[in-house]
Amino acid sequence: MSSTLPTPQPSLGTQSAAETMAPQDQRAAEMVDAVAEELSSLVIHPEEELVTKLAKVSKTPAAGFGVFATQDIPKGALIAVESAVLSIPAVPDEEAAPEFCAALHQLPKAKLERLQSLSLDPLAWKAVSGANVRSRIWQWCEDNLASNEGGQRTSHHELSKMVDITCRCYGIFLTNNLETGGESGRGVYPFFSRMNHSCRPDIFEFFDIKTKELSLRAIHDIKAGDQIHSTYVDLLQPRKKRQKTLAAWGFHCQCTACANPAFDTLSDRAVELDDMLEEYLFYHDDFSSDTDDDHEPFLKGPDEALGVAQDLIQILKDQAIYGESLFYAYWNGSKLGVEVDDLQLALDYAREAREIEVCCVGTDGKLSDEDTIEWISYLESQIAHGADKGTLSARLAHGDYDP
Ligand SMILES: C[S@@+](CC[C@H](N)C(=O)[O-])C[C@H]1O[C@@H](n2cnc3c(N)ncnc32)[C@H](O)[C@@H]1O
Repeated sequence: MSSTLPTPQPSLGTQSAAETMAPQDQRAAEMVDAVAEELSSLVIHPEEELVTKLAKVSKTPAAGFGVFATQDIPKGALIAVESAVLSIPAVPDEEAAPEFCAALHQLPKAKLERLQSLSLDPLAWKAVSGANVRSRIWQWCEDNLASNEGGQRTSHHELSKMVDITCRCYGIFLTNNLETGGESGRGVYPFFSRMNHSCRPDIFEFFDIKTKELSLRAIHDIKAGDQIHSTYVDLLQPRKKRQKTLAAWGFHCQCTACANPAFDTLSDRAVELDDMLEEYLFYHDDFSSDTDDDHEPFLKGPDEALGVAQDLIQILKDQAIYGESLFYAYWNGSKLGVEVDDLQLALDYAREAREIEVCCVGTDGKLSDEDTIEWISYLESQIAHGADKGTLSARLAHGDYDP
């Protein structure tokens, strides 16, 4: 197997900022260096041990390996930053196996070893050993590896061995890969791959399209020694649906939310509220025009919709669901605050949303396509200038909000 890719360069520059800047900027430069040093202790390279300043990978009693906090981690703290061991572009499912083969057979040895050390879920193994996927992998190997570097034909036995190894690695990829969204496809990230699932996750994972790095941040305070979980599923689903999806990883979730039936009522209600809100926010125009839809809209106007957003915020907090779902509940609440002409409420909710956003993705990232900072300053200026009741919502309805 050839290893033609160069070893990736660390994402943080090795040259010290203080070494390169003018003397009068020395203090600022030292601060930059301090931040770079702090961050470099969080960066995971595939060839290194899986330890950062705040967390490490260890054996769990019943779920293989997991990630544990090595010290108290405050909400919002950056736990790790890492690049992919292996990634493939966004392609239709039937093209994923050949894309994977091409990426795998270019992988440097250290990364290949890291990939092979990760867990292989029995169901993923079953999928890759099935005739369909195996024959695609066989075809790729035959087309690309049928002769060795000296030009001699690879024997059937050797080819079959390569197919076996490739299938096993593909199973590992399927067990551990994360969809990073849009054209960036999906990849396997070494530290993140060791995180077990909980329906009450402790972190938010954020893929930065510019740097191609994945950052993991605490979404609430975590105590030293606690296991750090991510979520493998959308949390705004009833328990049964979540567990059905999780069955693909071959385990039955026993997190606090799944083990305590009292959470089921809250969880079902959160799903209902979210559906009503979604219908109001995204489809209510369809109801006002002539439509064949066979039901009346759930929510009649912005006052009712705001009430639902407020209930949803409360229910998410009662269930200790932080992160993206709570962000959107506040964000929608802020937009509805404007619709009912309560600009102060709109501003308070926008600030809450921003706090969650920073906690999940840092100050430079964004959770939504819209810009929360611009929205906050827009609301602040409208309040400062005593925007007329109704003016702002009318302008927003026409899409001419111009911060
Ligand atoms: C991405 S890996 C997570 C790390 C894995 N435990 C390991 O040892 O590498 C996914 C696999 O971990 C296990 N797993 C994840 N979350 C779990 C949970 N809440 N309970 C039991 N097993 C879990 C399942 O076997 C699953 O297929």
